Amino acid sequence: SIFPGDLKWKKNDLTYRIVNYTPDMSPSEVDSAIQKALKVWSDVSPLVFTKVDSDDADIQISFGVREHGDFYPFDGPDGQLAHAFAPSPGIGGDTHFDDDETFTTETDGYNLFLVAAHEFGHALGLSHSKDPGALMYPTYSNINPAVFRLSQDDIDGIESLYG
Ligand SMILES: O=C1CC=C(NS(=O)(=O)c2ccc(-c3ccccc3)cc2)CC1=O
Ligand SMILES: [Ca+2]
Ligand SMILES: [Zn+2]
Ligand SMILES: [Zn+2]
Repeated sequence: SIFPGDLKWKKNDLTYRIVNYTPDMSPSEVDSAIQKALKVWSDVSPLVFTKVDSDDADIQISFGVREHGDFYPFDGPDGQLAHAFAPSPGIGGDTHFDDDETFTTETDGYNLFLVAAHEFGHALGLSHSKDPGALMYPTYSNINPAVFRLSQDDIDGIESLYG
């Protein structure tokens, strides 16, 4: 993640906004993948996520390619898939997906739910795990999202930040 550190949100009630949509999936599929990915973390913490359409949302979620408005341009197909900013006012928490990738609801391409769940870990203040079975492990593996579950390492991480 960008600015990995021990930053954390000073509140449990967080808002998110989906700024735009990838053409790879239907808007409702994107909405549910994002909602499911946030639920992964709210299920094991006191965090509550509310979807809003205002531009002062804590977590702004967008799809872009190459230069997309921050100092971390994407790199075309493959390579970087997405990035998220650690908690802080402003760009903190914002999560960007590289739309030169193909995001899917299945295991072909990159599963949006899995990539989003990983990135939201960073948006909440988590850094990478050494546990290969952890969601926060640095490399993507197309686990069947239907059988996905957080590792104890992920749960310990979020609990250490938000109790
Ligand atoms: O912390 C970083 C730095 C490098 C990144 N590379 S990436 O965009 O190719 C990426 C790699 C793995 C994942 C991932 C890991 C585990 C489960 C799901 C996705 C997400 C994005 C993205 C990222 O989150
Ligand atoms: Ca890329
Ligand atoms: Zn970005
Ligand atoms: Zn990561």
